[in-house]
Amino acid sequence: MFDMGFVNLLQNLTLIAGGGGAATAAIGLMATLMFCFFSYCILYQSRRNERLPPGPYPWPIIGNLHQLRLPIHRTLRHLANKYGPILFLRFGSVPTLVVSSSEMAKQFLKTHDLIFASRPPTSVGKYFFYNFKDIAFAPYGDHWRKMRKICVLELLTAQRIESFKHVRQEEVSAMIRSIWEESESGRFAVNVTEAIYASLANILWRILARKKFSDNDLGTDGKGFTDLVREVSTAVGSLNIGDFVPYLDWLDLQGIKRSLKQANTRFDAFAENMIDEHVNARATTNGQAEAEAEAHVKDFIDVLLEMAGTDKMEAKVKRETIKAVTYELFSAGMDTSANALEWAMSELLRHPHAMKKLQEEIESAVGQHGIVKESDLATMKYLQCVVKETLRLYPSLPLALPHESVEAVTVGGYYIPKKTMVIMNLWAIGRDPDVWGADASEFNPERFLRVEEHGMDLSGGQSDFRMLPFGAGRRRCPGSAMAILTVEYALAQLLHTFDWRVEGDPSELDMKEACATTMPRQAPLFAYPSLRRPRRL
Ligand code: HEM
Repeated sequence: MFDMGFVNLLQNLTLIAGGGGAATAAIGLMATLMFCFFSYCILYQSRRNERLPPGPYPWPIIGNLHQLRLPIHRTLRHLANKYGPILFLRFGSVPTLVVSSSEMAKQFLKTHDLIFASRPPTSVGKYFFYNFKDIAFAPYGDHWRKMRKICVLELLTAQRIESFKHVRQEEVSAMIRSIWEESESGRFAVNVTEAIYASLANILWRILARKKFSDNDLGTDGKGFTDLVREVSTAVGSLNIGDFVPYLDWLDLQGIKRSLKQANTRFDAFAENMIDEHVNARATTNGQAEAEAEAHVKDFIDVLLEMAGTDKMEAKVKRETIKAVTYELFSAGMDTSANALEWAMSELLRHPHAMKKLQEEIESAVGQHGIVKESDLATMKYLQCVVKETLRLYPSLPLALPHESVEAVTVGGYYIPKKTMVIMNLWAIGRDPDVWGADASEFNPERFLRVEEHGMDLSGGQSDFRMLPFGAGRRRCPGSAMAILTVEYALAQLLHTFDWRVEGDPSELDMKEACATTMPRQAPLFAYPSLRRPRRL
């Protein structure tokens, strides 16, 4: 976690120098730091005449890293309030731009989308995603284009999402039953966060690999998939100093590279088995007819294997790509949607009138004893408002994923150098009072009942930039349709089956966010369920 200010960084350096290698290490470090300092002075001098966007003065070597405090999206908004919606910082030696208004986001993600469609080279891409074999952290280029195309045209199509309807139904029903059992028929508060994560993990694994996995499948160290996703997400959100101060990379000061490599080793063994099982199953499938009969239930790994079979890539690369993309779709699909659900539940618990209004809407759509079907969701306008309002206030990736400029460009009258890292503060954009009014930070789903807001396209299809929970432009989230469907459906079932309450005053519910790449609740959500109608679960 990057809570380390400059003081902590210095402490780390002293510790390393004082250990085994003592004097030699200390001299080496001093030489490195001096070298960095002079390089920085030369670089800064040469840039001072160009009109860079405003920002606080950077320190030598570390730039503005010492100013970052957790949660980073809040610190960056604070700085943006002082310097403006396009704010220039230096993360070590990396020029960094923070975009905090919808107007400016449009400039970067629409007007100049192509220039900012790349990603900076981060340690997570290198050490966890097999040297950038994934989609999200891959730089703009042939690999990204090819994998993104497969993702959009083969994996996340409306037809394929629809073909997994039964999976969502079965797993959400199983979650409802487990909540009721765990609460011992409503006598105890249940860990809603845990139930949501477990259910989404099951949904995602069944879509990706046709079966569910237990945490033991990942190893015997007691750490499961949720721990793995949290570990990687935290490592990414921690900002590895070595990514920004290359001279210090070898020291791995925060232990991030080590933890990413360990996480990769754990996932790799599991993924190898999973792919072997698929390869063997495909080999034993006799004849075209059987394969065709099964075509409608192909899981994502089948599709990726099929694509790899028609591809000229070298065998090893193919396998690494399948592993990287599988993990990415699992974590992107599970973590983000789970965050949205736990925040929606938290806000509804704090706003009982909104919960009741939503329950009434669901009931009038499906009847008192009916079960929510995905086809009912289109008629539930208030449900859609609640999900939009949740994503506005709690975008699952508050800072999106970093973009990088592939060439120098002038935006809004400011010079943006080539290889500038661009951070979109989606959290600040969704809470901008100039766009959303004085109550921008309040949970008020009714604001989306107005025709203009209700029709808002959240998918980042470039028509509306007032809130961007899925980003926009070439790098926008390809999973938005699946995410919205899953979140709306699970939320409707949770509220149609149960009334919910928390211990004590609901307005006092702890709403602090944890700090990773995604934005989960800091403390898990506990609540008491009670059955709304006597029914068989
Ligand atoms: C509520 C749920 C979700 C939210 C809020 C969300 C949000 C985002 C955001 C903000 C980005 C980065 C956009 C940018 O860099 O400008 C992103 C990228 C991505 N998301 Fe999602 N996402 C969600 C669910 C999903 C799901 C269900 C999947 C697939 C199973 C998915 C797959 C991806 C991928 C592959 C990328 C990388 C795109 C690229 O770099 O080309 N996401 N998402």
